[in-house]
Amino acid sequence: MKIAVIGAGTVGSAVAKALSEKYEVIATRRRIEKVRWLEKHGVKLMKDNKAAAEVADVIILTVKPNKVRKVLEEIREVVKGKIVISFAAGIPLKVLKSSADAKFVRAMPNIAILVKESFTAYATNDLSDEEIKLVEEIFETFGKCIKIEEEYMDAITGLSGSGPAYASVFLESLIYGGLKVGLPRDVALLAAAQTLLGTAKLLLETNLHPAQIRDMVITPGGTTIDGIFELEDSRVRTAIMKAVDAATKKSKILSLEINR
Ligand SMILES: NC(=O)C1=CN([C@@H]2O[C@H](COP(=O)(O)OP(=O)(O)OC[C@H]3O[C@@H](n4cnc5c(N)ncnc54)[C@H](OP(=O)(O)O)[C@@H]3O)[C@@H](O)[C@H]2O)C=CC1
Ligand SMILES: O=C(O)[C@@H]1CCC=N1
Repeated sequence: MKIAVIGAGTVGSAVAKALSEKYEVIATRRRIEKVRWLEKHGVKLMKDNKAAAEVADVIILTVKPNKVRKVLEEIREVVKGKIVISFAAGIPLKVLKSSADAKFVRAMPNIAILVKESFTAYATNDLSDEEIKLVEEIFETFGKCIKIEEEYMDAITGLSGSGPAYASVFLESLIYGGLKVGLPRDVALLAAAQTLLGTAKLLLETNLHPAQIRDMVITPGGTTIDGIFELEDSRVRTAIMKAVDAATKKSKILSLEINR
C-alpha cells in the first residue's frame, strides 16, 4: 500500500519515517531539501501534492490547519473515493467533506510518534469496518489509537495533541528542581524522565487512580508531603487544567475561523 504524507514538517516527517517501516511512503512539502534525510528511510520526496496523492492509496494531511482547504483544492480530482486522513487541529469533518469527495478521517496524534508512543484519537463516519481496520493499522505504527465521536476532537487536541508540551514543562521543572538540590544534569534528566514514564505505566497497567498513587508515595510525616504541600500552594493543578482548557478553546476557534 502507498501512503502520501502531504506537508512533511515536524509531524509529517515523523509520520513518514514511522510509516516507512511498513508501507511505501511519498512525502511532500515545498522545501523538500529540509527533509532529504527521509530518503535514507526509503521515503520518496516530491513537491507536487497532486502527483503524490494520485499514486497513493491513502493520503495523510499534515499541513497547518489554514493550508488544508488549499491543499484539498489541489488534490480533489485525484482523491475521489480514497481515504484521506487529516491531522490538522480544529478542522471538522464537515469542512473536509465540503472540499473533496473522499472518505475522510479526522485524527489527532502527538509528537511521540517519533518513538511509537503517540496517542492518536480519530473520528470518521465514512469508513467500512475493513477500512477502519486499515486506518487503525496505520495509526498503530505511531503508538496507541482509539476511535471517538467527533465532538471530542477539540478536547483531545487540547489534552493529548498538545500534551507532550505540557509534560515537557513538567519534566523541565523536575530537572531544574534536581539541579537546584545539586544533582548532576544527566542524573536529573534520567531521574525525571524515568519517573514520569514509570508513573504513567503504573497508571496504565494497574487500576489505580492517580490520587491513590500519590497517596502510596506519601509516607506520613515523611519527605513527599512537604513537596506536595508546596505544589498545592502553587495551584499547579489549576494551571494544568487551564492549559488544557485554553488549547481546547483554541482548537474550537480554529474550526469557527475556517468556516468563515
Ligand atoms: N506539532 C505537533 O505536535 C502536532 C501537530 N499536529 C497538526 O499537524 C499539522 C502540522 O503541524 P506541524 O508539523 O507542527 O507544522 P509544520 O509547520 O512543522 O509542518 C507543516 C509543513 O507543511 C508544509 N507545507 C506548507 N504548505 C504546503 C503545501 N502547499 N504543500 C505541501 N506542504 C506544505 C511546510 O513545509 P514547506 O514550507 O517547506 O512547504 C511545513 O513543513 C498541523 O495541522 C497541526 O495541527 C497534530 C498533532 C501534533
Ligand atoms: O500546536 C498545535 O496547533 C498543534 C496541534 C496539537 C499539537 N500541536
